[in-house]
Amino acid sequence: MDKKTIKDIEVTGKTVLVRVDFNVPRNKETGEITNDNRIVAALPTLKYLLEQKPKAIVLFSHLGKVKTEEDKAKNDLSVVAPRLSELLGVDVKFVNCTRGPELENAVKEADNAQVILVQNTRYEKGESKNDPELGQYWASLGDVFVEDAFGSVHRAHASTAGIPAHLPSAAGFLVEKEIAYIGKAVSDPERPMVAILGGAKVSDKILVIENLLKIADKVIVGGGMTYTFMKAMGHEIGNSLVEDDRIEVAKEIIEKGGDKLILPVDSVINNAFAAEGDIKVCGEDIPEGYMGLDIGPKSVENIKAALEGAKTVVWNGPMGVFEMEPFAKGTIAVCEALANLPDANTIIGGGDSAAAVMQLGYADKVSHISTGGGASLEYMEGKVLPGIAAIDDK
Ligand SMILES: Nc1ncnc2c1ncn2[C@@H]1O[C@H](COP(=O)(O)OP(=O)(O)O)[C@@H](O)[C@H]1O
Ligand SMILES: O=C(OP(=O)(O)O)[C@H](O)COP(=O)(O)O
Repeated sequence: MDKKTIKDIEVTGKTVLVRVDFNVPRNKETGEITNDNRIVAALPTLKYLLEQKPKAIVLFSHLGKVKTEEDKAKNDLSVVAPRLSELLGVDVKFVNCTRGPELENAVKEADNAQVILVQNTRYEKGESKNDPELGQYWASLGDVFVEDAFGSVHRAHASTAGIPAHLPSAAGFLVEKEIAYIGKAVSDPERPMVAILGGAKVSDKILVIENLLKIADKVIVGGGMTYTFMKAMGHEIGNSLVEDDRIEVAKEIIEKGGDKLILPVDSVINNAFAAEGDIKVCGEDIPEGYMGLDIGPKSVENIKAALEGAKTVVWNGPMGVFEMEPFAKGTIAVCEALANLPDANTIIGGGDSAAAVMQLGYADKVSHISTGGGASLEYMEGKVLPGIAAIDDK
């Protein structure tokens, strides 16, 4: 990497600001962390920093999408502090605000490598807009900046790109590792190469498909992404997840993709977003009052056939709402199909996709589990990632 890494900077006695990605999957009802992979993935950097004896380590992360007061309550980052403390083996001081005297005093008074976790960066409206004042304010709290939030480096936000504009900055071990692995895997991939896209972040990730069609030999679509395509083709989609302002993009992708693009032909549907109800399989048209929550059995067969003989597979986004058992079959089928490709380089990316593969017991059957979904896809597309671009050159 042509960027400075954590070993290139002096941190002893300093206040080190670290952007981590602790946007962890949680139980929708209880809020409990269901997969701590992203916290575990940050440990090498944090342990290294502790050994260097800085004055303080101040951690910044977002959690979920925050637009309303209700979103704030649902995405309180304090849930991460005890788990981080347990994994890191040191006290973690959680600061329940994102600016002001409480935060400033906590940083000022910190000593002896005290670890401080700041409340969800998205509590600040300026975070996602990369408000220059906010980046400058957060930067004023520290001496150096370490970028280790690989899952968020595709975001030009105040905590990922704003802070490093004002401080000496370096990549952490996670960012370094992810960039090295993914870069190598896609620079000259063994073919056939298949990309699988699913999940719920339709508006973002649908934009990636056009470029993936240029890189991959086949692109498989599933999960919540399905229904924007179905609607674009004129099918009924009931109450399924849809991004109406991406219908035109979907139409273009269908036209350009031709035989390379593999779309579901059936779905597992329910009359509620729940594990119980009137669950059944239907074809391309979904009846009113129902929503598609998993790909159906015919789609699974098509996907298995498309994956046969693949040498490189990149997968982001579960095929259905795998967190609910009746809608996990599509995701399990893809896990199994990848497990049956022992010679292929199989790369899984994204917080929920990683959780799915781990929860379903396939973690040791794939080549690489990346902490970033959107980030790894954009890196594969060859895009400049703002969180990486902001790090000082070597
Ligand atoms: N058909 C669907 N309708 C609604 N949500 C879906 C559907 N299929 C998958 N999902 C949801 O997508 C979420 C993951 O989406 P996303 O954040 O894009 O993936 P990742 O975190 O792996 O990048 C999962 O929580 C899953 O329940
Ligand atoms: O979960 C994340 O991305 P991912 O779902 O693409 O892996 C990152 O934490 C970025 O979150 P965001 O997509 O809300 O900016």
